Amino acid sequence: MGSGKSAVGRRLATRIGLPFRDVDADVEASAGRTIAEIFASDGEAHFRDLEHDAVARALTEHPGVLSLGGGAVMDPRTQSVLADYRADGGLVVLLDVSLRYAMHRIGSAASRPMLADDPRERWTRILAARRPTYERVSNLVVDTDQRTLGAVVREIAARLGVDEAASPDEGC
Ligand SMILES: Nc1ncnc2c1ncn2[C@@H]1O[C@H](COP(=O)(O)OP(=O)(O)OP(=O)(O)O)[C@@H](O)[C@H]1O
Ligand SMILES: O=C(O)C1=C[C@@H](O)[C@@H](O)[C@H](O)C1
Ligand SMILES: [Mg+2]
Repeated sequence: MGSGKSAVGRRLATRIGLPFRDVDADVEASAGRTIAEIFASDGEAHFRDLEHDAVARALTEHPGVLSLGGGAVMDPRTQSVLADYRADGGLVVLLDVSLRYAMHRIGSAASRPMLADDPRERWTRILAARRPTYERVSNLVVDTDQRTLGAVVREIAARLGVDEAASPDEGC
């Protein structure tokens, strides 16, 4: 949370000329409720089911950049569809961020139920538990601390082999 998945994903998609999709937004659109409302009324397990369905659907029908929710890859079914995606040549990017930068970017944790009560403590504990899985499911790790959105996007675009000359800097 706060690594820049949504912001980087959107800019990367613009840069490489492909559509962008965000799993958190897909879940909210199909449920007609915010993530915070889904957690409050139906609980995390129900949210995780909706989230897995949204990832699986997007990976089959969406041809561009996909931003996953921060906990999506903890579902073994999602790990499996991502393994297939990588085996087909897909790039799965882990955006790395430290607590300090994440807290600065997140600002209010009101819309992030996983961080309720004590965002710093929760974020640290969640990341420690998830980190091995994040590393296992990704095939590119990009450090985002002290780097602009533009710099992060450029590193991923370079890995994708996007021609710098054909993709003018977005000035970020
Ligand atoms: N490298 C960066 N430099 C400066 N600001 C950044 C950077 N990456 C992200 N941000 C900003 O931090 C905020 C949070 O980013 P974003 O919403 O993309 O995070 P996220 O990983 O999608 O979080 P979540 O898991 O909660 O969906 C946004 O305002 C975004 O513009
Ligand atoms: O890290 C998490 O578990 C979450 C991250 C967000 O992207 C949302 O998917 C939701 O708030 C849960
Ligand atoms: Mg996001």
